[in-house]
Amino acid sequence: MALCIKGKSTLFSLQGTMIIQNLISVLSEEGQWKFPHEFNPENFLNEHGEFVKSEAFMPFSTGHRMCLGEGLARMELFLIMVTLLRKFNFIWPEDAGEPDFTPVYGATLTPKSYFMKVQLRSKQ
Ligand code: HEM
Repeated sequence: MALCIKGKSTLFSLQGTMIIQNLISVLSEEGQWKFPHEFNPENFLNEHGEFVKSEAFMPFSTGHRMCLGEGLARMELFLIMVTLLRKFNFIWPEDAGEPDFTPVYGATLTPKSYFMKVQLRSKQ
């Protein structure tokens, strides 16, 4: 509910009201991203091609109720990704055409299903 007194508005909620923030909206916020409506890794790179952490990227939310498992989740994701990339080559099949980045809506946004060639890397 919003209360508006002499042009100043204040938001308030009734006690016990469940509030769920829309974390997806910030991911397509114009002014925050180079390509706000595209899956494009360049959204995370500066003009020198270096990684820049954007304040608008908050998959673990923010504030008092933000994810308690962020540190663990980041560590697990890092270990899983690094292990897979060290052991395998991931190859986009030549006959697969351009990747389709149209998101599939669900509990999370996911890419469409696709096939990929996975090759064991030779041991050095
Ligand atoms: C990629 C993995 C994960 C993502 C993207 C994620 C994301 C989130 C988000 C968006 C919230 C809601 C925060 C809010 O209400 O503002 C949340 C809450 C929470 N997450 Fe995660 N999470 C992940 C993994 C984990 C893991 C591994 C754990 C524990 C081992 C965990 C424990 C929790 C807990 C306990 C809360 C509730 C915090 C509260 O309400 O005070 N999460 N998470």
